[in-house]
Amino acid sequence: MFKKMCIIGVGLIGGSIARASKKNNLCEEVIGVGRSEKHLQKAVELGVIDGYELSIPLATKNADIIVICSPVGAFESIFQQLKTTWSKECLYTDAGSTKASVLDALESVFAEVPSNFVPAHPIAGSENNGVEASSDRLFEGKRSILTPTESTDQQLTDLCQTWWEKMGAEVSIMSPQHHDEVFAATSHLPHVLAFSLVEVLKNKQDEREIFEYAAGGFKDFTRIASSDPEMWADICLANGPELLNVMKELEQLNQKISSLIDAKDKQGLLEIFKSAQSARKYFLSLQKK
Ligand SMILES: NC(=O)c1ccc[n+]([C@@H]2O[C@H](COP(=O)([O-])OP(=O)(O)OC[C@H]3O[C@@H](n4cnc5c(N)ncnc54)[C@H](O)[C@@H]3O)[C@@H](O)[C@H]2O)c1
Ligand SMILES: O=C(O)C(=O)C[C@]1(C(=O)O)C=C[C@@H](O)C=C1
Repeated sequence: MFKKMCIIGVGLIGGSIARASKKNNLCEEVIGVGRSEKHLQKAVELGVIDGYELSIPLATKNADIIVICSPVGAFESIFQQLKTTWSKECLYTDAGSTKASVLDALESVFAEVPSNFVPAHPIAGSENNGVEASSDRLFEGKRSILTPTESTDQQLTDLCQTWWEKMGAEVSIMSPQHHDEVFAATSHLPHVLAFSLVEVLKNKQDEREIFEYAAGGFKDFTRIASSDPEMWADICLANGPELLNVMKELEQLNQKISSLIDAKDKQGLLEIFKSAQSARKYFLSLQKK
C-alpha cells in the first residue's frame, strides 16, 4: 500500500501502527521521529521501526504516509514543522484522541485544513504507554473513527479506511464535533473520574493504609488512572467545552444521589442504580458482538 511510512511519536499507538502495518505488509519501510533518541533506539531494537531521524523534515522526506502519534498538545508545533515540506503526494493522518482541536491546529498553521490530511482516532489502547507496550494486534476487532471534513480528499479517506481495515479495525466515519461529544462522555470523563478518585483517597488519610484495604472494585474503577498524565492533560484541554458539559451533568446527578442518601430514600437510589445497571448490560451486549 505504502512505500515509506513516517511515524511522528513512536509510543504505544505509533508503535502499534508501525507493527500492524509491517505485519500485514502494508508498507515497505517505517521511519520514526520523536523527542527522545533513547526511545527511538529502543523502537529500532524491538524491530518496531526500521530507522529514525531526529528532525521532522528529514524523517518525512519521500514518505507517502505520515502518521502523527504524539500527545495532542504537540500537534500545532508538529504541523509548523511539517509545513515547509508539505507534499501533495502524501497521505497525512493522525491518531489523536480529540478531533476538533486537530482541525483547529491545522487551520491555524495552514489557514485551512489541507485536503490530504485525514483525521483518525483508533478506539484501542491501554493505560500503558511507550513503544514497549505496543502490539501488532492492538487494533484487531476495534473501531477506528475517521472524521473527514468537506474539503478532505475522498480517495485519501478511502485509502485511510482500507489501511485501518487491513490492520484489523472496523472503521466508522463521523463529524469531528460528534466524535468529541461522544468521547468526552465515554473516554475523557472516565479518565478524569479515575484520576480524581485516586487523588481524593490519597489525600484523605494515610495513603498506604487506605490503599492496603482497597480491593477489586477500586482496582477495576481506577485502572485508567495509571495512564500517562501528559497525554490526559492535553486531551482534557483539547476537548474542554465538551468535557465540561458532561462533567456538569455528572455533578448534577451526584448532587441528586447525595440528597437521596441524606434523605435515606432507598427507592430513589434504586431507580438510579437499576437504570444504570440495565444500561451497562446493554453496553456489554454490544461488546460481545
Ligand atoms: N493510549 C491510548 O489508549 C490511546 C488510544 C487512542 C489514541 N491515543 C492517542 O494517540 C497519541 C499517542 O498516545 P500513546 O498512548 O501512544 O502515547 P505514548 O506516550 O505511548 O507515545 C507518545 C509518543 O510521542 C512522543 N512525543 C511526545 N511529544 C512529542 C513531540 N512534540 N514531537 C514528536 N513526538 C513527541 C513521545 O516521545 C512518545 O514516544 C495521543 O495523541 C493519544 O491521545 C491514545
Ligand atoms: O483502554 C484504555 O486504557 C484506554 O484508555 C483506551 C481509550 C479509552 O478511553 O477507551 C483511551 C483513549 C483513546 O483515545 C481511546 C481509547
